Amino acid sequence: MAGRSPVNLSAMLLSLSNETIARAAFGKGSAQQQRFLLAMKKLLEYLSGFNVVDLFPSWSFFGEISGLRHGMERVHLEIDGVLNEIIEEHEGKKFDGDDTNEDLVDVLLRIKRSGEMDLSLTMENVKAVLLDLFFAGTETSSTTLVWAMIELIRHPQVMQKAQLEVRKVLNGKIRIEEGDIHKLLYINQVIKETLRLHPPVPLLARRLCCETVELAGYTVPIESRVVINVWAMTRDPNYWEDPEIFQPERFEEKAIDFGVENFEFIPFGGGRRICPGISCALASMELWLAQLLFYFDWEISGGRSPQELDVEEAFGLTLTRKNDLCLVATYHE
Ligand code: HEM
Repeated sequence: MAGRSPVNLSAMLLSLSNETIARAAFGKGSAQQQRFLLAMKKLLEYLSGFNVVDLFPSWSFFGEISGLRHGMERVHLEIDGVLNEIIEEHEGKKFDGDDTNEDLVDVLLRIKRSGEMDLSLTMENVKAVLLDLFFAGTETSSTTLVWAMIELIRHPQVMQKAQLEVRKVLNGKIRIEEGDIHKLLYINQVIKETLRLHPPVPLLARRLCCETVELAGYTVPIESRVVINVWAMTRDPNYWEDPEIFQPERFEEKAIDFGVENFEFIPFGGGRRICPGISCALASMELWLAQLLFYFDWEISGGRSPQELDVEEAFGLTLTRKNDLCLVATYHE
């Protein structure tokens, strides 16, 4: 990775995030993992692309003639086939009462077999949980880290402070361990500030209003579909001082309990559908960012100034940067 030519950080971080979730879901060395990730990539391309039928539902014939529907069905069959093979691989595994090496598929199959839940788990449920995890847990984390690196490059004094922190905490060690992560207070603030300015899920999944309510002088009738605009809330000057400025120190004094209090800051959503992956997401992002900052110094290629790094957004499944982020890494001795 080190050297003077730029590395595509967007691609690398997405691949890291995919591999991490795949390892947790399928275990180490699943033969089908790469096939699954490839098929998911194709599916995400279909889902995040522009589809005219979303705007004009009565034009459903367009999906047929454009080949979109056929393409999506093909990918769906491919994913279903790979998942069947992965599940088959797992069904033959033996644990001898030791469940410490179980991956998510093992756990779901164990619950399914035991019938210990009030609702019985079907094979379709198992596959749906796995897909849900990949949709929700991969691009969200990698996108956040890409934005964090962009903001760090654009704010060299923040980059310097974060690098100093991790290098000081490691104090001569060459590998970051789990215990070190809790000491990286500033890196934690950098991630929170990134989530504030660049929430990867800017609009939460729609909620259906259960009863008519009066809110800020408006009547929201029962059964209205309500969209929560996280992006606007995290830039609201009523709650944030200088909201457009990237300033991790604002979280120094502000303890955040995601989705329970601090409703001005809900990048992980809230209520019953709150993100169940918060701890996993924060721990992974802190570790990955700490590693990027500990081992390497970063700069833009071509001698451009940090302010020239564009922050143009593209909206797909998450709010990503429009262009891939490519930076030059220099190994830090
Ligand atoms: C920066 C990282 C992440 C962000 C910002 C994020 C954000 C969100 C948001 C906003 C929701 C919807 C909540 C709502 O509507 O109230 C959600 C749901 C979810 N997230 Fe995350 N997430 C992240 C990482 C992860 C990770 C790493 C995992 C898994 C390990 C994960 C698993 C899920 C799942 C399973 C759902 C539920 C979907 C459902 O209700 O069907 N997320 N996430």
